[in-house]
Amino acid sequence: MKTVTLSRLNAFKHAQEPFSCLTAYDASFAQHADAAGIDVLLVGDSLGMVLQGHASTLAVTLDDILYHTRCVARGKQRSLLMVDLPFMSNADTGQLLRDAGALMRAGAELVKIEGAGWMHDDVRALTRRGVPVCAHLGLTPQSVHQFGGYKVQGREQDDAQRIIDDARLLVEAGASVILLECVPAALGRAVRDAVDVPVIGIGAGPEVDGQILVMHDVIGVTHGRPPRFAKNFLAGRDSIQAAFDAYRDAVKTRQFPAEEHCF
Ligand SMILES: Nc1nc(=O)c2c([nH]1)NC[C@@H]1CN(c3ccc(C(=O)N[C@@H](CCC(=O)O)C(=O)O)cc3)CN21
Ligand SMILES: CC(C)C(=O)C(=O)O
Ligand SMILES: [Mg+2]
Repeated sequence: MKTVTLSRLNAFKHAQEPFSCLTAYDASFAQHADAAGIDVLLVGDSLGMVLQGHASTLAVTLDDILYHTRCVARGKQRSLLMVDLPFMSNADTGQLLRDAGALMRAGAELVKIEGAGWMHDDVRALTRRGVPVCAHLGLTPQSVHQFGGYKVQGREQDDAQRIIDDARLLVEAGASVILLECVPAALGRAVRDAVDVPVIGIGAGPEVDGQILVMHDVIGVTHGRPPRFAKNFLAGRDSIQAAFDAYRDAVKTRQFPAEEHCF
């Protein structure tokens, strides 16, 4: 199977063919997700919650992310490897560039950064130096204490408009992908239509270009209550491979997300 590149994700957007993404934290699961035809693997800072047992992603360090990136990079073959910049990597531009450099050397092909329109200079600094960027908007879990919990974002008209404007601004600054988390489905569609780069959604409704979920939610081993937008694809199936295959198929055929997974 062909290697997944950014231009392939763009082609999916323009062909209106949804693509699938999944978090991965080690070589074995990465290999299974890759074999299932998952297009993008994310070494997410969600590892602080699903692997380490924290209540948020804030405790995750650059070294934690580097370790898991190296593990996943060894397991995957064709999927595009996206990696989260951890909390406070963007304390200043020097730190951001050094952290992103370390992630790229560990095997990242695209780095994801949480924030909003204010980070356009950071996005520009990275992209000018050859680091492709995914800008994560909407519910950005590194800001959980500012939000006061993991809450749906962009419900009010002005908040929704700000998210659309931020997406446009960050694409102008060089972002190659937008990731939109936990927003009303109508806002997912509006962002998809507002920018000419792929928009990946998680809890952002069916009308975005790609879908992503946390692997532990997909196989039903999350400790605590999984988010409303998640689905256990291992239920009624007999292997991890079958669950990953079913997730990919459900995204490709637009059976996932269904009404009950949307806001
Ligand atoms: N297992 C897991 N799945 C995830 O999707 C995930 C993580 N962990 N850790 C990092 C972030 C945190 N995320 C979360 C966590 C909880 C909700 C949640 O419970 N949201 C409420 C919405 C409440 C409202 O209506 O405002 C929900 O009911 O889904 C959402 C995103 C997404 N990410
Ligand atoms: C929830 C996804 C998008 C993420 O950022 C993560 O897994 O860390
Ligand atoms: Mg993350």
